[in-house]
Amino acid sequence: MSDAPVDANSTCVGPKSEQAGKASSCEGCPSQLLCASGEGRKEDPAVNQIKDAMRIVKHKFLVLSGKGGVGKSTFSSQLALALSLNDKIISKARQGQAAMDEDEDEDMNVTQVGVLDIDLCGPSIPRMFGLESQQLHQSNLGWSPAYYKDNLAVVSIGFMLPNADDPVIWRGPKKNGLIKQFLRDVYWGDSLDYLVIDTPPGTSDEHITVVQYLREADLDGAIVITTPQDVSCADVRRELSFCKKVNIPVIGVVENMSGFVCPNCKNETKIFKPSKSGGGEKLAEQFGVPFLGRIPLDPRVMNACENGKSIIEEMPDSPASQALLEIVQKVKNQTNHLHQNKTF
Ligand SMILES: Nc1ncnc2c1ncn2[C@@H]1O[C@H](COP(=O)(O)OP(=O)(O)OP(=O)(O)O)[C@@H](O)[C@H]1O
Repeated sequence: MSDAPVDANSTCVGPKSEQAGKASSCEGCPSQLLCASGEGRKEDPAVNQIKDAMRIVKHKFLVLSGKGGVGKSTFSSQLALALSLNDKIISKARQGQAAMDEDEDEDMNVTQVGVLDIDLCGPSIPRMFGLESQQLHQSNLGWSPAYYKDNLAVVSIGFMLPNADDPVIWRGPKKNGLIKQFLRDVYWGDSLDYLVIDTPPGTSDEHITVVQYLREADLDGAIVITTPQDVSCADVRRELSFCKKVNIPVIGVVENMSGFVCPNCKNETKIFKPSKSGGGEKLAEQFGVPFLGRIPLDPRVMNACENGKSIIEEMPDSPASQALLEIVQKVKNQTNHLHQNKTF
């Protein structure tokens, strides 16, 4: 796939179209061969089953990154934790204050959040929530997720492995089969406000499968994570091109590990060589998509994640938490906006 930004009009004609796989906009699309073969026109019953299963989910979005190790799973878990906090905790955190116990207990504006980890070969989500020992259970309603707390449910292949370190060495069809089951057969409860889907780095089988199934099921779009270095930004260009090719809206770009904030003196040091391309913000501008913000590198972020904690609750006054609060608000605004202006 070319690195150059694609024409905004160069969008997917849809797998059911007679032009599928043949239109000029199909050139370079990862699904081109599949669409051209006519497979996409064959009715896959799972598409409608997933559409039905996803009716209870108000907002669903993918978290993408071009490279591994840029903080995609960290962001997915911290975003989900932040979305699950009540308004009182959020408003205190905005003032840099931690909430009191009674704030946490208060049963107000409970937002139901789900996290689906489709990074099948490198599932780190169970660890990010401190849920490594959990398992998925079957019930007559479907697969029951593991619960971080009442309003935050998590599903990952990590809960199905006998040992956390067991490798998953699967070819495409097997991965696709499990993703289909996750999307169709998990019982998330009566309703979910947000489903955050953590993906592997790059654009591979997992991405194509999830997009094919969720495109019909009101997928809000994708959040793309990068670090400031040129090498990460180049890969993110491919992610943004992928979104355009498969016709999914980009909710925005997040730049992670943008400078190091010293926990003692609070001074910020740009530890990565400034990007020639201008980093995430320039990239977002180039593609005409929103830039959601920058999260600095902070060792306390890593500690909080390794202990399955929300940075907003643990260290509300930190620049990383304040940046995340801003980003969460923009994600809420963007997803509401995209829903109101749905074009597909
Ligand atoms: N802003 C940050 N400050 C400090 N540490 C961070 C920050 N963001 C991520 N990290 C740390 O960087 C490491 C990699 O993060 P993470 O596992 O989220 O990356 P990833 O992009 O999901 O990687 P992969 O796709 O390979 O699974 C983790 O140890 C995480 O705690």
